[in-house]
Amino acid sequence: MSGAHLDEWQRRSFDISSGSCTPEQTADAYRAHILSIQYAWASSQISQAATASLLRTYSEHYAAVLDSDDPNTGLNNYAESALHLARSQKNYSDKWESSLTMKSVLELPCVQKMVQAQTGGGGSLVAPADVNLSVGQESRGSCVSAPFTRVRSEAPPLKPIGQPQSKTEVNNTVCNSADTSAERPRGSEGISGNQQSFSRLPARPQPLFSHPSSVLPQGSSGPPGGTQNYQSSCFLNSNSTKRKNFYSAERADDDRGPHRGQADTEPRAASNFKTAREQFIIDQHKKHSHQPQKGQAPGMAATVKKSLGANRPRGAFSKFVSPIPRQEEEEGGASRMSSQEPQILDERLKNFEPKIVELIMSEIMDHGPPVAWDDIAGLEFAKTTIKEIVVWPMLRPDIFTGLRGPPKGILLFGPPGTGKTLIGKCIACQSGATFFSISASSLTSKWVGEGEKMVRALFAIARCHQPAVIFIDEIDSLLSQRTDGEHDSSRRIKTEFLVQLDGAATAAEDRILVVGATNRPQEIDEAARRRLAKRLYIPLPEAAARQQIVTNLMAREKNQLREHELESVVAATEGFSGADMTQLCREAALGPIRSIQLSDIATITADQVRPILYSDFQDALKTVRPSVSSKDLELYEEWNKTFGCGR
Ligand SMILES: Nc1ncnc2c1ncn2[C@@H]1O[C@H](COP(=O)(O)OP(=O)(O)OP(=O)(O)O)[C@@H](O)[C@H]1O
Ligand SMILES: [Mg+2]
Repeated sequence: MSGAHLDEWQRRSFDISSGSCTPEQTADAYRAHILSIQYAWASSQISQAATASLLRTYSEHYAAVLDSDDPNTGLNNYAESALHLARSQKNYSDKWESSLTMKSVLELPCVQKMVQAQTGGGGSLVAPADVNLSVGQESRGSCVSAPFTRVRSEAPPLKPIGQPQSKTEVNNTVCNSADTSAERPRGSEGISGNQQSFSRLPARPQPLFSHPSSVLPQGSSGPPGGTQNYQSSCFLNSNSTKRKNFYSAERADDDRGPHRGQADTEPRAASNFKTAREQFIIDQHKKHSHQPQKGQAPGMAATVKKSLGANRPRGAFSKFVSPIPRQEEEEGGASRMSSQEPQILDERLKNFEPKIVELIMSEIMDHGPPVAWDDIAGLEFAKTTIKEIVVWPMLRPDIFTGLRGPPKGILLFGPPGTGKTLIGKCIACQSGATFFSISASSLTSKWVGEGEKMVRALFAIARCHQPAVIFIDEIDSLLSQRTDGEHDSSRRIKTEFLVQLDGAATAAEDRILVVGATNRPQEIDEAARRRLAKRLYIPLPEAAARQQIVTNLMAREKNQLREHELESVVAATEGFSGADMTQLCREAALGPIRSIQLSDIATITADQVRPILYSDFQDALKTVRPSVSSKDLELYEEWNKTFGCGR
């Protein structure tokens, strides 16, 4: 062994152990060590046992540098790098340029010497059995030689393991394996190449050892302790582009069955035992070579897992992902939000919050089932008046002007269940106007604090959609007498409403009609009462109306109710509201069902259900009672006499 070689070896060892090296330099140095050992062994300069021992030691050192979480001593401490790599972006590792370039290696004097010796048919330049000799004068990558470059372009077909080969061929092939590997994975396929090469060496004892990170066949005569990592350094992939090409080639090579099969099966033949880590690497390699991830070079995932710790649990050095969206995300989100916000086209609505406008448009504008005037039984006076006030002025606004101009507010009052809301729905369908239906209680409760804004917006939108009808059910809760203990928000809503009503009343050109309905007219504020100029009493249905309700409802059902039986029902329902009559009919309709035997209820067809009979009404009358008391009725009639506009 020459003194120069020994010096170089010692210098490197000192550099590594001195702590003055960067992780990249340390890794580089370890790789150089490994390559030197590999080359020395391939050149029969050191014994197999020595090779195995040295390779194991340096492979472990090298893996430790790669895997270290310490940013001062390892390369694998940035979760961010792994993430970047996964996104196919340049990362810390990519920026790192290895000094093992083809040019620098070929220029090394010792390499030059070896090239000359090789081409000149000379023997080895170094004495055998001394591992340090392989290091010689070169600084890195001693496995590379000139023949490598020649062979590269004319790579001979790989021969089966064990086939004899000349010494020259061996030397070429050693590097050829590196060359091949430059287009092959540094995993099993690269190993396959190496294995192929080393298999041509003179017979060597086996097995050597199995390095944890190695998938090299243990029983083969390939380089002992070959690792994925150090092999890659032998491939002269000195920049990221080359490395990527290499990774890409790995996948392509995966499909070359014979080589892969060889690499996979041989170690098992030699030894079935594998460490968990070893097995994991093999599994990962197989998995990812078949499932390349999007935006990632095929076969790369396994390597990434190994060398960059992409799959490691988050530690102190892992990148923190803030739960708070970043600015650009926020901006993106905001733009998405704004794109979802309703577009307000009308200039008059620009001062209103888009959300409120949207709410009114979607929730308050009525989209219920159509109701015809004939669906409302009785109430002829109210219907005629409403047609006069609502329908005709809408149809002929030119005639209904000046004193003939319609009132801006109507109040429908009367006992519960007499059809006030039904009339509101009928107006919505029949007037041809834009219909806004709102429950006063929802104004005061649902939009607490926003109520007056809602009222203002409501009238503004109605002005934009003229002719318009604003129907306010349960208007008493909105316009009840103002009291001292009243909540501020409801007082503000009420005031706003009166202001808007006034505006609607005074602006002659506006065709906005406010229809209020209440069953508690006594509670309505006098100011509001004045503004709802047309106050129509909606009384309990008279006999004719009750008969019409029963007839209308029975027309849709199978029944055998005769004329006189119907009259008897009508006579028996004095004081019933329209809602009570509807409830009576529903109850009677259940009579035929109740007469069915329980055992038949599952199998009986609709046709077999008997028709509704008078007896069913008689039974129903026993349970359905009028909901409006005569005392309450007196109050309504009294109020109607005082404030109503009826006859
Ligand atoms: N005149 C009517 N003609 C036909 N059906 C009626 C009539 N009056 C009431 N009804 C029936 O009663 C149901 C309830 O009517 P509606 O909701 O209009 O009562 P209301 O006067 O608004 O009661 P409330 O004062 O309690 O709100 C209606 O769905 C309808 O089935
Ligand atoms: Mg109602």
